[in-house]
Amino acid sequence: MENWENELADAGGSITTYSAVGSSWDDGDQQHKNNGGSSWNDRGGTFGVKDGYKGNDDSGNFEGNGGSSWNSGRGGFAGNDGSRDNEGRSWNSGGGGFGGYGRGRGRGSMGGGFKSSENDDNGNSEENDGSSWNTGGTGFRGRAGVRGGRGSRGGGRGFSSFSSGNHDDSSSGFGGSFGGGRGGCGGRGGFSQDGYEQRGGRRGGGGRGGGGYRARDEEVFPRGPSFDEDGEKEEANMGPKVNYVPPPPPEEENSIFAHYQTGINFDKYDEILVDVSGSNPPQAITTFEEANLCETLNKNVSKSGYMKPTPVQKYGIPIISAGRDLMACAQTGSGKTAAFLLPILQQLMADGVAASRFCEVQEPKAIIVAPTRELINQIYLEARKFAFGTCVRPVVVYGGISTGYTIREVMKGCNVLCGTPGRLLDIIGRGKVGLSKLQYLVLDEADRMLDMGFEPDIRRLVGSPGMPSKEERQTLMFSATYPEDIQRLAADFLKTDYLFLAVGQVGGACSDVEQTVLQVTQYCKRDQLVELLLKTGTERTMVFVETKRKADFIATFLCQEDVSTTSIHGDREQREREQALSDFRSGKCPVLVATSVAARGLDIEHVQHVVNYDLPSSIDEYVHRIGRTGRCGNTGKAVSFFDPEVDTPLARSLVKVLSGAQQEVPAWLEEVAFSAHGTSGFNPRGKMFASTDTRKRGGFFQKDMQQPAFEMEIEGRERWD
Ligand SMILES: Nc1ncnc2c1ncn2[C@@H]1O[C@H](COP(=O)(O)OP(=O)(O)OP(=O)(O)O)[C@@H](O)[C@H]1O
Repeated sequence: MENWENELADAGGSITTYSAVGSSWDDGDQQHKNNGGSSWNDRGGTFGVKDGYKGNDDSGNFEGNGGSSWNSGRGGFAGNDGSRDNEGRSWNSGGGGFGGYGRGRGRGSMGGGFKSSENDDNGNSEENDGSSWNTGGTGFRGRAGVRGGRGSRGGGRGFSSFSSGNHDDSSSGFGGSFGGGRGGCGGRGGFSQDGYEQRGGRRGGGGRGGGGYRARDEEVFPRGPSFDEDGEKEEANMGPKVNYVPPPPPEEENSIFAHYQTGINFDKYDEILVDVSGSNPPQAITTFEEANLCETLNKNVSKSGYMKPTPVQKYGIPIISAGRDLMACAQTGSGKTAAFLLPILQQLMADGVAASRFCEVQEPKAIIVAPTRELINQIYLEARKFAFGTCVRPVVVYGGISTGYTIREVMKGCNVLCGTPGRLLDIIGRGKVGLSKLQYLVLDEADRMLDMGFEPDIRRLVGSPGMPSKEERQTLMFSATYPEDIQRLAADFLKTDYLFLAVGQVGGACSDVEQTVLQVTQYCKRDQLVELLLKTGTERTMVFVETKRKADFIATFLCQEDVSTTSIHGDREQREREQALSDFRSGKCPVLVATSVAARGLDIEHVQHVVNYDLPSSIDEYVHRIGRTGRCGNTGKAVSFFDPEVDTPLARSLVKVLSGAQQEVPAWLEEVAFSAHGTSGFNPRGKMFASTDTRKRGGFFQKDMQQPAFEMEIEGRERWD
């Protein structure tokens, strides 16, 4: 029995929001229960995201409430019996309802109660986590349950904002929670927009109506609709405007060109098999000199510590320079960013492009899109580094920071616009950015950008007024993973003669990462983690969990165990996210607990370990997560906790990835994988991954014919699921 009535102190000083007041957990039977309507965050009886510890547990059973006060004394959070929020699943599946949430008109939901979505195939717990409030259409609709209703204090729109997996501004998401007045929400405003509810309500967004919390230092957003980086649309006039202005990027040359050393396996990149498919691919280069970069670019390349190109650069640079569309796949940490930045910047330099602040509408030549704020910011910094000393001006736009600031930055001159989809659409919609001069559209983490979470936004982007057609622009896609269905979809955005570049096995894990899979039960994960971290000491470690609440919980727990830890997830304010990354980068907090928001693209020096405390729901996500270590020829280690109760659907894909990266496959895992086949017969979570350019095959069956029996079954089953 473990009681969490104590204050969960901010042990490391870096996690300022972790404090549990009054929440009580009964750990004895591993069914952490919210005791009889006890107040989760009692400090004022209303929603206090900052004050309330985001209660959860690591058993996956009934994971708290994200800091909001579910029941501050009224109504009663009824029926948590059997509720289970592991991986975003039903909050109250056992019946009963969320009786009397808040006050006012909320009524208990019927029957199935808050049945949330399943995780999506991509394991996007960020979305899942937040979307869990009204998805399958079971229970919790409109009026029932959570509709805050007029005048309900705190039950209104903001609640929905939070619940809907708000990715834009956690502050704005929660902001509404405080609003009295008309918030309301749930229902239509929040969850049915654009018909996305069938995807698990990811698109929630704010509800309708006025009211809304106005924080001390925030203004109410004057217009809309706006979008956040994860493609979530928010209603106008709803949320508070975020006025966070990030620290300026470094100005000193040393900081701009700071880089880490390539590792002992860097030269082994040359041994990786490369396959370019499509007609008339240009000759690969072997040195940067052959890339014919202008002098300044060449200098910047060498100041960055790049002595020779990686395979994706050797092949990618000439393809892009030749004006071809490209879908490129190369393992994590192998230099994809420079592969697209260098040829684009070279062309802009050759065209004599120069930024001008004297234009009412900025017309960038290139737009680069990535799925998360931190990643797009990183790409922007890379672009800024390579463009150093030139007249080309990259600008970055993403959610969570002041829109006014963003616009001012854009209006200073913008040749290369880096952005998350939501903010890009927003800024284009405001008429500040024109697209008629666009030459390059780059989708980094392209498979993510085209999965169902982002695809509508990407379609909106390419359909924006003035956007050159795919015949008139050059479209470039990069990722380490490309599920076959996404490859097919991607073809919609590319010219028919696009080239497909595969460095190594498409979707394969980086072989410089030593992968270990440990069979565990949920209940021993915490102990296992502590044991592991005792061994890793101060070496930088990223610990991935499936939900935002669990990220808070584990981070707090580790702090209590005297492990300097910080966390990053979509419910943290942008300034907190940036602080967390900065503390992790600097080593102040050598452990970073993260959701999948940090799985892709982040390039952080000295990350020696990745721990999958929870395995992700898709194998691609696994590949990206473990790719935070073992970058650029350095070695790294990944340890994954495999709980057969939950992770069995991933077993077969995991076996495939392990063997593809020449890793030892534990016998028990093989057994689980095979028996999973015999029992469940499908792999809903282990989305299939392609082994090459899908155009090479007539279809899945044809591919299956060429594969060993084991793989055939994986692909076949996954395909049909
Ligand atoms: N030719 C090179 N020589 C030395 N270092 C390089 C070279 N190319 C890239 N790097 C460095 O390697 C690291 C990884 O590069 P990058 O972030 O572009 O990888 P990536 O392939 O995009 O990874 P991910 O799939 O995780 O997004 C960066 O620190 C980058 O500066």
